Amino acid sequence: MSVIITDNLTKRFPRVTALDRLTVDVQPGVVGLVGANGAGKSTLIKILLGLAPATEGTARVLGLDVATEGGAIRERVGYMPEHDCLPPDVSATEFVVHMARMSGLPASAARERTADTLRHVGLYEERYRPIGGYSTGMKQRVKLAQALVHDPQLVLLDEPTNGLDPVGRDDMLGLIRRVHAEFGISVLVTSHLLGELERTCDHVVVIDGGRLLRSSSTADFTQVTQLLAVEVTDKQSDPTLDTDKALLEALAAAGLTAKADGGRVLLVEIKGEETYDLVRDAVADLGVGLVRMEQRRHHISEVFSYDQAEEETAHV
Ligand SMILES: Nc1ncnc2c1ncn2[C@@H]1O[C@H](COP(=O)(O)OP(=O)(O)OP(=O)(O)O)[C@@H](O)[C@H]1O
Repeated sequence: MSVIITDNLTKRFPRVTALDRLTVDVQPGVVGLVGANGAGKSTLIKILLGLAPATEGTARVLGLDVATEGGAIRERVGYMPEHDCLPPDVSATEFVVHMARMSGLPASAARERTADTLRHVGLYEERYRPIGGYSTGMKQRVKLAQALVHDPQLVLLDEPTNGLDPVGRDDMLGLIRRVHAEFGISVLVTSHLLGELERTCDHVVVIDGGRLLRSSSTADFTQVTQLLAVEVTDKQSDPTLDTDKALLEALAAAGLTAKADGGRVLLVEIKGEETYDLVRDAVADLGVGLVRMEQRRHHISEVFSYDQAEEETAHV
């Protein structure tokens, strides 16, 4: 069953169309919602939670209509907002217990669930200290814990890695994967950083200016291309030689189509198994070392320059 379905969902503000006829179908799993700042990610989340009305179109979350069943949706869905929204003068335990009680859990269950959830997100003794003294990483964990404490079927995480250093980002992304793997909770996670979603998500939805740019599995995004990336060393015995240019000429003479790809990398069109041998021989004949030779994978970021990239590939 789809966890989120939108049909021509549109949100217009007086000066800007934040969502423009967005039609997507999100299946269970860890799904990334990618878009630059202002693409419409937070607006979509607020509509999905039933907190803001759409101007046109419809959306269903866990089968429930966002226009009429917002309360039922919020019972089943956890939400981690983007911005700092935590009270500084209470502890993580007090805050998360409060949020659990707000979700309707009885006092003892709320305390138990809070202890479990805070432990799960990696907050231990510090959970009794006021949140105001926490690092950004600890605050993000508290925000995640309050989204999970009422045992939702789906969590909507708005930029959970915002403000974190690379190690903090990796920890948070690992935590997000475990939320799904260990508890079976589906996750919709937004980010403006494509690379991190590529590693974390099963499926990625890309929006730009409120419009759907692409929705496909991460594997489809990163499938292999028919291009071979080749990098070679300079020729020690002849430092004046332009190695890349010489190799391009040698490859052309061998009947291969190649072009420079910035830095020291050449992209060679793969025509068949023999391409690998021809490249190896051309490199050996030139008397330089082969640093690497690997089949190129697509990168999710290419989706933003997709037409251009396709055109370039066609002209290799
Ligand atoms: N309440 C509002 N009133 C007017 N315009 C708004 C409102 N909320 C959002 N917008 C506009 O709608 C567009 C989409 O904003 P939104 O916050 O959904 O983007 P986003 O992808 O979440 O980006 P960010 O991560 O920067 O928040 C932006 O141009 C924003 O200025």
